[in-house]
Amino acid sequence: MAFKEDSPLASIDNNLTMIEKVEKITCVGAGYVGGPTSVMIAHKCPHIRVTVVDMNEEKIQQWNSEKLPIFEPGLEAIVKECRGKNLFFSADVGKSINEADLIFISVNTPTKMYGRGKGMAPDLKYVESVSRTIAANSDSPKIIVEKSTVPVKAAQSIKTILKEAQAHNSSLYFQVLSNPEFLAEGTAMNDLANPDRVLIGGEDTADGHKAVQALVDVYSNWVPTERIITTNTWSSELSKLVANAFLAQRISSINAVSAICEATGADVQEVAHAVGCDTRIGNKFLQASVGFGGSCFQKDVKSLVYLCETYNLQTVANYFHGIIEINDYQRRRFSDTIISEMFNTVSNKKIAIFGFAFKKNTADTRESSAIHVGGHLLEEHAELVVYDPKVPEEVIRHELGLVSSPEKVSKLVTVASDPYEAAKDAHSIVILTEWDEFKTYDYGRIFETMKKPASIFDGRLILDRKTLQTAGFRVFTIGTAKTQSLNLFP
Ligand SMILES: NC(=O)C1=CN([C@@H]2O[C@H](COP(=O)(O)OP(=O)(O)OC[C@H]3O[C@@H](n4cnc5c(N)ncnc54)[C@H](O)[C@@H]3O)[C@@H](O)[C@H]2O)C=CC1
Ligand SMILES: O=C(O)[C@H]1O[C@H](OP(=O)(O)OP(=O)(O)OC[C@H]2O[C@@H](n3ccc(=O)[nH]c3=O)[C@H](O)[C@@H]2O)[C@H](O)[C@@H](O)[C@@H]1O
Repeated sequence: MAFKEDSPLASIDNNLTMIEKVEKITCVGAGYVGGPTSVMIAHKCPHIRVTVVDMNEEKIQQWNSEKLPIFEPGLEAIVKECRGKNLFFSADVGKSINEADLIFISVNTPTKMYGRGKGMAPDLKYVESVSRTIAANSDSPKIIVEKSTVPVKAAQSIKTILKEAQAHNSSLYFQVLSNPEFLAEGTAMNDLANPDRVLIGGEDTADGHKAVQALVDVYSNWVPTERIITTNTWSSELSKLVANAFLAQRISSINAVSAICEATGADVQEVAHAVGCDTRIGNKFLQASVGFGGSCFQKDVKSLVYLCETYNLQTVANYFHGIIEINDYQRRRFSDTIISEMFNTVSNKKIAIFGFAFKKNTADTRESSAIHVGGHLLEEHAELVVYDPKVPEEVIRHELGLVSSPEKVSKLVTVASDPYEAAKDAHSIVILTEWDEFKTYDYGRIFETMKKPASIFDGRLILDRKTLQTAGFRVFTIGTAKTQSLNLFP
């Protein structure tokens, strides 16, 4: 185990023995991370009793029902296998906290929308609230694991709150670890079963090492030890923000290149392939798109920018902020292309939106580019007919209502349950999520039912341009020259 000399957290003197073997785990937060992570631990560690708790009782009821609150390929089968044996979902947060040897804090850390750091800093009120709930409900020593994505030094705040409880109750003893999660939605179960790495940060003291080892032992049930990295707490916290910034940066880089391709006649997929073949660069995360979405890339890059600003590293902050600027630019650029290629007006024109989730194989719409592009088109009074195989109608209406207005949404937005129905009488189709089923449709049949000239705007580069052109479509894709431009007001 490689620890740096400096201990990042002041050790708490206590004669109690540190937990060395974990038998009961409680995960606070039954969301996209807490749910699947706990399910995987229960599946791989039948000797550990795992309880997932949440203050949202309805969510807990769903976890205990036939219809789980999140869609994730492979999740349902494992839940059915483990639930009621060594996997439990409960709304009794306090009781489950007290029973546990190890507690994951896996609550949301959204961008703060008020006060200091508004629009940039992560809101840590949920993490703090869990820390206080742990302090108020514990009677025995515990390892507390920060699973939520947090800024560097968040563990210090958790520790300070717990230390206060410890000072008033001699049966308490806490060690705080950082164990960020790297799973991606849509592939969560596979990512959890075969992670590139598991990262655990802890304090450089004898008890800190013991706590780290106890968590290493949990993961070692299925993760090869060479893939379990241990660091100091601050390196672990920072690595999570940096990993997301690097991933988002690659997407913004290729999206910036897509703008050059459209201007010059180069093809972004050919460029991505040629560049990605260099093993130093690698070919993953070079798929040009209408911009990245999801609950984390934007929030975590902003969190990193805010952290840099807090430490007066303004040039570094500006560098990372460019990732967000390019993402916003890409979404707006795509909407502008739709409007200009539809003869500079989309007012009262029916546009079929294929895909509303932020990526395929998930029903999650948080920060989905579809919300932003949809919002831009509603500003121009377009009539949207949205089809997504997984996202419920009320979610689509709610999200679009936030970027335009509920009145506009009820007047201009229809949600279709069938893609052929969605495209009927539309002037254009806009692809915003890369669902595999979009590649399988009979576009010849779809074309026949649309208003002419009929256009397709492929924001995900998933459709075959030649097939569509043969069917009669005008085709516009990200990162290829606009050969059919009819822009009247350039
Ligand atoms: N969604 C993702 O794919 C990934 C998310 N993360 C990070 O994991 C953390 C959690 O993210 P998600 O699971 O997506 O969030 P989520 O919003 O899906 O779930 C968080 C849950 O925490 C519950 N909660 C909040 N405060 C609570 C409290 N005081 N007591 C009990 N329950 C409470 C909420 O009711 C909610 O169900 C975030 O920090 C996120 O950045 C990290 C890797 C991947
Ligand atoms: O911290 C998190 O929340 C997670 O964020 C991302 O996972 P996720 O957002 O679920 O999904 P990604 O596959 O990373 O996709 C994010 C967005 O980027 C887009 N994307 C991805 C890859 C690409 O080449 N191009 C591209 O536009 C996707 O369509 C999607 O909108 C990271 O991949 C995870 O490692 C991380 O744990």
